Amino acid sequence: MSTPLLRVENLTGGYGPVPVLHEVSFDVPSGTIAAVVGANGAGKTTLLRALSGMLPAVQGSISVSGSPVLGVPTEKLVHHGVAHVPEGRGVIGELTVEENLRLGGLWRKDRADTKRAIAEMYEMFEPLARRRNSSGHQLSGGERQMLAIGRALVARPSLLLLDEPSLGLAPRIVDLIMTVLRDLRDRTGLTVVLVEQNVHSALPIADQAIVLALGRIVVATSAAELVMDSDFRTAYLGF
Ligand SMILES: Nc1ncnc2c1ncn2[C@@H]1O[C@H](COP(=O)(O)OP(=O)(O)OP(=O)(O)O)[C@@H](O)[C@H]1O
Repeated sequence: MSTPLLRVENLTGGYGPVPVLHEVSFDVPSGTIAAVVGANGAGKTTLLRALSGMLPAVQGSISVSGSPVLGVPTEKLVHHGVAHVPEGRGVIGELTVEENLRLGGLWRKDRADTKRAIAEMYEMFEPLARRRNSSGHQLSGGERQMLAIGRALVARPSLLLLDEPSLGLAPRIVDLIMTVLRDLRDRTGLTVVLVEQNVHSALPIADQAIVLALGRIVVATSAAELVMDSDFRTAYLGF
């Protein structure tokens, strides 16, 4: 069997002595989307922070393409092909759309490919093309989310970690974002960990669903199966 792009084993930890995550283990095969779902406070954001090197107290192991990355600082994870789009988006308001996108490729040596990647972002996220000279703080919430994702993708990651990209956005923007993620998986083999409360948007594009409750995985199955399982839907997803 081939090495999964992401392997998480026995991840336990949180922000201090009391753990939030308890022995979380799962694999994400290359070129697939894993949706992490669960109620408020289940530990979804905490898991994503652990994966992106932002959780202070964590034990277990995380590997990307077979390389151990637990303890690797966030800014170095980009060299392992990992890009993280945090909740709240992190766009720099003082910079233009174009400048924000360029930031995504700052560390890359291949300038020509960075230029190509930026052009691709304008094609995928058409509203950004119209706003390329606008500053970040002039953007709508949807445009900011597209920009945050676009900036992460300019780095050409193999693994994209997304925290609640649909939060507070209009349905048509959420649809656009989900379509872009699905197309990138299908076209380029991008691997995605998608934390979402909005299961109606996340599960249809996901291959795998990981349901967290009180910091533990209570089910890990194919996304299609989870949608069909009415007991789990009622118990953990509230519909
Ligand atoms: N910075 C922090 N310091 C201490 N505890 C925290 C911190 N952030 C979150 N927690 C706690 O960790 C637990 C899990 O929170 P987390 O934000 O990971 O859940 P979530 O599933 O992402 O929920 P939501 O969908 O509401 O964001 C909660 O009990 C929360 O109070």
